[in-house]
Amino acid sequence: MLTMENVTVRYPGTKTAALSDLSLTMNKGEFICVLGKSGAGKSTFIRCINGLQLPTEGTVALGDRQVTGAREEELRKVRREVGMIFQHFNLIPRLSVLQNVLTGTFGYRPSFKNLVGWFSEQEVSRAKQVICEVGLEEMMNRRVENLSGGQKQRVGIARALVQEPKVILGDEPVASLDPGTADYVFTLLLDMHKRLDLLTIINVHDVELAKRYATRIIALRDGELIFDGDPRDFTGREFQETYGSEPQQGLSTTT
Ligand SMILES: Nc1ncnc2c1ncn2[C@@H]1O[C@H](COP(=O)(O)OP(=O)(O)OP(=O)(O)O)[C@@H](O)[C@H]1O
Repeated sequence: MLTMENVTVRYPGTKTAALSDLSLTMNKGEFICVLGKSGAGKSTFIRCINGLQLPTEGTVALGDRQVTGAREEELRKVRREVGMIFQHFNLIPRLSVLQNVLTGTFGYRPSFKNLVGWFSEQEVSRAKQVICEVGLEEMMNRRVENLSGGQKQRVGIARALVQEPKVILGDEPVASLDPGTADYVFTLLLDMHKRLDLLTIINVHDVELAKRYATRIIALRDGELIFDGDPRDFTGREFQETYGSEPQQGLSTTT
């Protein structure tokens, strides 16, 4: 469904590649966690998928749509199929939960409608439905600046889901949350993932979370793919190869 072929990314003015010759196929139904230490290339990997970053070499395709080399119109169609969730939520603090979720429909509306801030009844009712699905029905009209981090991320998830994506991308979506809330948000993501039969790809620093929830782990080191497989096979040795150190005590890096 999502294919990367020989993808290399070199940022201008840098000697080493941020991603080196990556070839992967990722399919509907997979819940993929991308691991790697800081600077390994995880964000670059995610950004290549929705066309925010163009590979220096290689191609990315979503189904039969080319992401690399796509014109503006085609790229808009790709982005409509890809919902994005961010570490710092990227919400508009002074707007309500409902208004923030409605901004997720921007990807597929003509721009003049975006400007005048007009939403159809159908769009509003769809937004309300996803807000209920993430358990925020009581907070529909509350400004997001007054929500907790976990609640904000639930708004972020609702905003991604309102566009009815095929793929969910998360760039460190739980890195700003405490462990309990991070776990809750992962459970919610997994629940949506299963119910909507999505392809979900998430960058995460927490190996425990990845092993608990992922169906597949991809590990990067210095832009190279060093592990791609079953989370149960990501053990102490793979941890060391990925992070260059032993797992901390208590980390269950064995099955
Ligand atoms: N815009 C840029 N210009 C130049 N170099 C960049 C740029 N963005 C990222 N890099 C470099 O590319 C490499 C990969 O960065 P990337 O952000 O993809 O890593 P990451 O694994 O997501 O890191 P982190 O976990 O810290 O977010 C790093 O060496 C980084 O310094």
